[in-house]
Amino acid sequence: MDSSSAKIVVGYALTSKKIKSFLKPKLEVLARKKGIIFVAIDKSRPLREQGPFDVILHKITGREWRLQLEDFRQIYPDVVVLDPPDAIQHVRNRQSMLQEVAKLKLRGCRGQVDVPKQLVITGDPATIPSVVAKAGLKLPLVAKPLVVDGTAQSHALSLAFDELCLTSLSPPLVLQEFVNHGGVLFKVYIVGDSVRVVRRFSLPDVHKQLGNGVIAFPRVSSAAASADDADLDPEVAQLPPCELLNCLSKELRCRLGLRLFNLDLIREGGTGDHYYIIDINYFPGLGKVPGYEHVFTDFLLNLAQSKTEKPSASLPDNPEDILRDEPNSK
Ligand SMILES: Nc1ncnc2c1ncn2[C@@H]1O[C@H](COP(=O)(O)OP(=O)(O)OP(=O)(O)O)[C@@H](O)[C@H]1O
Ligand SMILES: O=P(O)(O)O[C@H]1[C@H](O)[C@H](O)[C@H](OP(=O)(O)O)[C@@H](OP(=O)(O)O)[C@@H]1O
Ligand SMILES: [Mg+2]
Ligand SMILES: [Mg+2]
Repeated sequence: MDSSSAKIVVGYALTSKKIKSFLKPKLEVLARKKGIIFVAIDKSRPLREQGPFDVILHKITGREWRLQLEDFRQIYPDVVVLDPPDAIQHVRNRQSMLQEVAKLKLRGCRGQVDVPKQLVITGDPATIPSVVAKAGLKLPLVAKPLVVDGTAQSHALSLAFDELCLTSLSPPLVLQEFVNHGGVLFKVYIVGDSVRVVRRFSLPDVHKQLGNGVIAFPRVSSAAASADDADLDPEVAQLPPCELLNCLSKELRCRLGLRLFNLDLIREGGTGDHYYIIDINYFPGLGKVPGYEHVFTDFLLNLAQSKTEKPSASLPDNPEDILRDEPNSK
């Protein structure tokens, strides 16, 4: 099938690493069966000379690319850009990414969702202890680079266990209170109006000062290894309630203006119904989610359908289908 006979032509501008992890053969094969083809955008040529595309799927930053996208949208106003660069920019800063969470009104949903207390530090590291004390942040604190730009550096996190060591940190960063959560984190993947939940291993609880100073830690939760089959305390492993995830994803999709993102959700103390969102990621590692190829191709078909039904593809507001990763659902 070529572009002329396809139902949906998706132009993609992704790094080679992302292409390898996302555009797997099982996605492309299923997509073709559904009349969807993926066409690589040649980033060395003007975008306006390529296409036409029904959808542009991208995870490229930079002013030049934004200008190319804007120019293309002038020529093809009906193209769906997944997702709009301004909305992506909003979640590539660890302060602005969580601001919308603080405004959530989860009416009638079981559970409470907050953001850990956090502070943006941009000034002289020597002033950090007094700034933290003044803000009343409780140790230990997770230190995270303020800007998320896809580099390993922007994922270089550390745990600070005492005030004094804070002066060794390198602003600009966010200091976020560490919340004990039973060592399990829920990755809530939102693809249009579908929500997929997986459990991941997380940092262990901190009951006493494990050590003084600042301890850097590796990327614990973005490994593909899901914790779904691990021998976990059932209460800690219990997935958040469906209706909470429904409300959360629907409201955040509208507030963030994104259709392709995930939330890192932790449950305070590992049990109960008080949750914290500690991170939001645009176009995350969907390829790690079992069955993602079905979710993503259905999402693209929904997009195409909503384009024909409405003048411009707005965010779908029909109820989400929660696809849950129950261990026995595999
Ligand atoms: N406030 C917190 N309380 C408890 N644990 C935390 C907190 N913030 C981060 N963590 C732990 O550190 C891990 C990485 O944090 P975070 O997700 O913010 O970093 P990231 O670089 O954006 O990671 P990725 O984008 O790969 O998900 C989390 O998965 C969790 O295990
Ligand atoms: O386990 P997940 O899917 O959350 O891991 C994601 C991670 O959350 C970030 O979205 C990464 O993107 P950057 O923040 O730009 O580094 C993803 O990397 P990518 O190469 O897949 O885009 C991780 O998969
Ligand atoms: Mg994260
Ligand atoms: Mg992240």
